Amino acid sequence: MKEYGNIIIGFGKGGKTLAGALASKGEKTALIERSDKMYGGTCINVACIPSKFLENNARMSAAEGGSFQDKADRYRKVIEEKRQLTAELRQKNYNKAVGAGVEVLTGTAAFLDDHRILVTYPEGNTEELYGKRIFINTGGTPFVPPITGLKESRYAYTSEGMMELEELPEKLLIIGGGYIGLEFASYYTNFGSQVTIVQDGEAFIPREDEEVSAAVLEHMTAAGMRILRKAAVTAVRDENGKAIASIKTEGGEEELSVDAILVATGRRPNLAELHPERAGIELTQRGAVKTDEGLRTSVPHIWAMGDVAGGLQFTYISLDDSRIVKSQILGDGSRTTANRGAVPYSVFLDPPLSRVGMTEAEARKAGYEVKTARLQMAAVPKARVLKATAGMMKAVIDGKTGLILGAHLYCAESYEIINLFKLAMDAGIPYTVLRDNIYTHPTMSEALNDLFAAVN
Ligand SMILES: Cc1cc2nc3c(=O)[nH]c(=O)nc-3n(C[C@H](O)[C@H](O)[C@H](O)COP(=O)(O)OP(=O)(O)OC[C@H]3O[C@@H](n4cnc5c(N)ncnc54)[C@H](O)[C@@H]3O)c2cc1C
Ligand SMILES: NC(=O)c1ccc[n+]([C@@H]2O[C@H](COP(=O)([O-])OP(=O)(O)OC[C@H]3O[C@@H](n4cnc5c(N)ncnc54)[C@H](O)[C@@H]3O)[C@@H](O)[C@H]2O)c1
Repeated sequence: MKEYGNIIIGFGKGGKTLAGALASKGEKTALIERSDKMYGGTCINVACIPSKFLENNARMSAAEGGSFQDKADRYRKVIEEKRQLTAELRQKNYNKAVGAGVEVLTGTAAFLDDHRILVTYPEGNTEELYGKRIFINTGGTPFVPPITGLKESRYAYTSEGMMELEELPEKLLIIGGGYIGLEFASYYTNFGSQVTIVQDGEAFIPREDEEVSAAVLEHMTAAGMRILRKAAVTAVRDENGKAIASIKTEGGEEELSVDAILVATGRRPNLAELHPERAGIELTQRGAVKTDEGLRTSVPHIWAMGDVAGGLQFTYISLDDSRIVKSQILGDGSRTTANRGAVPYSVFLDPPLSRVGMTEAEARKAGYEVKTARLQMAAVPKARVLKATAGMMKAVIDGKTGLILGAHLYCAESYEIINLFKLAMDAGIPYTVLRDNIYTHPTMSEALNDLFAAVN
């Protein structure tokens, strides 16, 4: 049986980063990945990078305009270019791991016990490995709700399949109004599809600041997306090259004929083939691997990182998880999930929505003496230059200390500016410093001069 100091299961962001760090220190390290199409993990192959490539190209296509056929031709080319991009990144990731001294094994891993892993290779042969330490980084997998006919429909896709679709759908139905649902609604509207979103809850993006959610809803609706809330797809059937979805809303029932359905109803921890129970690893009630603040599982020599650990599902969280684990194995153990600071995020709509920290309502509920500041983007010179005057910025401030409690940016380039807010919040920099800071001109970040001048 081959023995390793470290076995990492899954080639995700956390896994590959940790594997490289351990191997470059001379530790014998194996990285097991079930598919050669997934070297580098979900993000670069089937998620963030290809979807943001679509996002950027969709906006360019919208600006170019033309007939539906022109748009469909451009879309087909974008899908082809996306494939080239992911193939290049995949190869680069593989080379980087191997170059660092990691042994990459392409097969599916399953626990036999708390130290032994069985790898099943694509040809069907198996191999048993012994790992002194084991790290789980198997990511997430889409949850598909049990809607009659949905799984059987030829026209229903999850995000991965959708990004392989070469024909631009004239009509697209999206089930789920979360990150994936809204992002894809925005991309496909820009590509030229007619998009309908069916969301189960009544409130639109309910975790966001109410004022900002309202601005997003208004803008997406004005851009042509039909957003049905408190609604359900009750059945799907294929008919004459289309999918017919039965939709129930408060107003009644309707049948919608579409060319494609995107199922975007959440992603769950991926433990399907791993058998963590054989190692005595405990799971949470939601089916994620249970960990402590150092990401150690209930078995002390086994850790979990990324989506499988049940935290926020972002690539940079998986990366930060690897820093936390690395800090225990190669460092002083001081970094934990409790001290990684504020976690910002961006939803890549058009314009993008970015957030860090508390909403105004959350801050009030937490007992702060809240001050707020707002700025409409039409007032920002760079927004005029970009012809992107839609949207707003909102900041939530602790009136007693002047510290920033939250920021909610629905505007062009918000995915860049939000990182400034995270830094200021973690460093305890009061809003007045950002208000009086010198920014280059003309930029979107210089809008912070005016945003914070409006604090009341
Ligand atoms: C469409 C979409 C868009 C997204 N956009 C963004 C974005 O813009 N920004 C952002 O930060 N996040 C985004 N995310 C979320 C982000 O992709 C995930 O949070 C991130 O990729 C999770 O990485 P991970 O390290 O947990 O594991 P993953 O990257 O998911 O890697 C897990 C790997 O484990 C392998 N594996 C699973 N089981 C086994 C097994 N038993 N044996 C061997 N190998 C196994 C899998 O094949 C996979 O390669 C997006 C997600 C989706 C679906
Ligand atoms: N920009 C980014 O960082 C980015 C982009 C895409 C995805 N992601 C990550 O991927 C994860 C998964 O995204 P997601 O959009 O699938 O999940 P999500 O949890 O964000 O949203 C799922 C939505 O579907 C709704 N829903 C569930 N079942 C339904 C049903 N039967 N009918 C109608 N609506 C239903 C839920 O109420 C929810 O609003 C996210 O948690 C996010 O962290 C991140």
